[in-house]
Amino acid sequence: MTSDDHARATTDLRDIPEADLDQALDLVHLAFHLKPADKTRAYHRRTLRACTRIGAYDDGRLSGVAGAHRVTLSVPGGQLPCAALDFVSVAPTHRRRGILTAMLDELWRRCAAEQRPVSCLWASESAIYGRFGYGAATESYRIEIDSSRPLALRIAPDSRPLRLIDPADAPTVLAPRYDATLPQRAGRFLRDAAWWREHVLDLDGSRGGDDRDGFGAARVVALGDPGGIPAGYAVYRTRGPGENRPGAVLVDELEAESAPVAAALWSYLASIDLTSTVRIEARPADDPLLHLVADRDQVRVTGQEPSLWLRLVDVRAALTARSWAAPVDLVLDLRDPALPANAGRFRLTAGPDGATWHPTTETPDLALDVRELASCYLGGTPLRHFVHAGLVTEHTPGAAHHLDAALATEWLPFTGENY
Ligand SMILES: CC(=O)SCCNC(=O)CCNC(=O)[C@H](O)C(C)(C)COP(=O)(O)OP(=O)(O)OC[C@H]1O[C@@H](n2cnc3c(N)ncnc32)[C@H](O)[C@@H]1OP(=O)(O)O
Repeated sequence: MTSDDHARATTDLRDIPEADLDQALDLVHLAFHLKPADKTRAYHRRTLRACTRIGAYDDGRLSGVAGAHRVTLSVPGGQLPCAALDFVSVAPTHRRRGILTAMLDELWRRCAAEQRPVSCLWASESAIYGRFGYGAATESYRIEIDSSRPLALRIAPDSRPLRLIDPADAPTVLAPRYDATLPQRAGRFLRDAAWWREHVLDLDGSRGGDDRDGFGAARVVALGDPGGIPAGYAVYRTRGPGENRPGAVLVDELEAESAPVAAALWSYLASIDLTSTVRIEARPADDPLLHLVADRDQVRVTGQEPSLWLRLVDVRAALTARSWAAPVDLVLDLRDPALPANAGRFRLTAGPDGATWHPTTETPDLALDVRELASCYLGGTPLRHFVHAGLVTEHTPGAAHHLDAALATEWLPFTGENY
């Protein structure tokens, strides 16, 4: 028996009971090289406790942990129950023996039982999850504004007054504006008050938000009539000038109902005294900011990377749940080695009235992997980019173009925050 065979024989997959939560966290912190402060550990414990928790046990000790938040994800034209994978950790003594593979198989079984057609994650390394059928489905830009001078704009900003909001009140005040973005932007999570407090505002600083690289606690600014739904808002943190570093503003989130409102908020952020740069870690690639500034040199895209990875666990349920921008009628030959129930030849007939996905023996127009379908599902990457990259085969010329027109969305999908 090899050591790998031994590992497989002694690995036992089951729910992690509450009694093992601390052992599970120890393994997570070991795998991620973390030494969290007490309040951050308590936060991790709270969030892992609320997850579906799958443990790989070897002789009664945890050698693998996977958690999945039960979330709802915005998709074009709707929302879907989704298993948001997190805390994935395998002991360094047990790596590369199939423990992650086994935990994912188990997770997808749970997805089927709980009628969650999709699963998502933020990857610690981009090389890990493609083989499991996860495709990068949203992208984000890192942006920096040179605010050593006033932000020059090509449009007139909304002139209504801005007001600072007590972060404790922010979940109630801001939620309607955020919720209004969900039908426009796929790839976003539905939030309850706890999500706002912990993931967005980090009110008690347990995620390190009040000490991130010297930045302070979250500040919230809103525009619009007090008492109504704000026309826009920004959640941001500031850092005064220090030795060898300029004062800076770090923007966590900015939502606006129109370009003039966005212009007013960006101008405000770029005008805060004792700061000369505005950093934004994640913005959509189609952010109007990039166009409404008069001097594009003042606003630089400093990074671009995949954010949310998506897995279509039940392809039929996922495809028939989203809306379609144009009619399409194609036969797809779909590969899905990890979940063979999805694989085969299917006719996709979709349009403004919905979609059907039926098995067929007809000649395929396109042959693709479920990973690429996931990358296109939210309307992010066009399928023809994968044709150009040699990853999708177009048997019928123009088929990818037709599917892209049907999958297209007005706004690109975007996932601003991790969970
Ligand atoms: C959603 C999240 O939580 S992301 C966080 C992921 N976790 C981490 O990064 C923490 C540190 N790393 C780990 O704990 C582990 O190495 C894991 C979880 C990444 C992988 O767990 P393992 O049990 O070793 O994976 P498993 O043995 O099932 O690997 C399956 C396949 O994926 C490949 N693989 C696994 N990890 C990686 C990686 N980091 N990079 C590239 N390939 C990888 C394996 O080589 C294997 O390929 P093969 O089938 O061709 O042989």
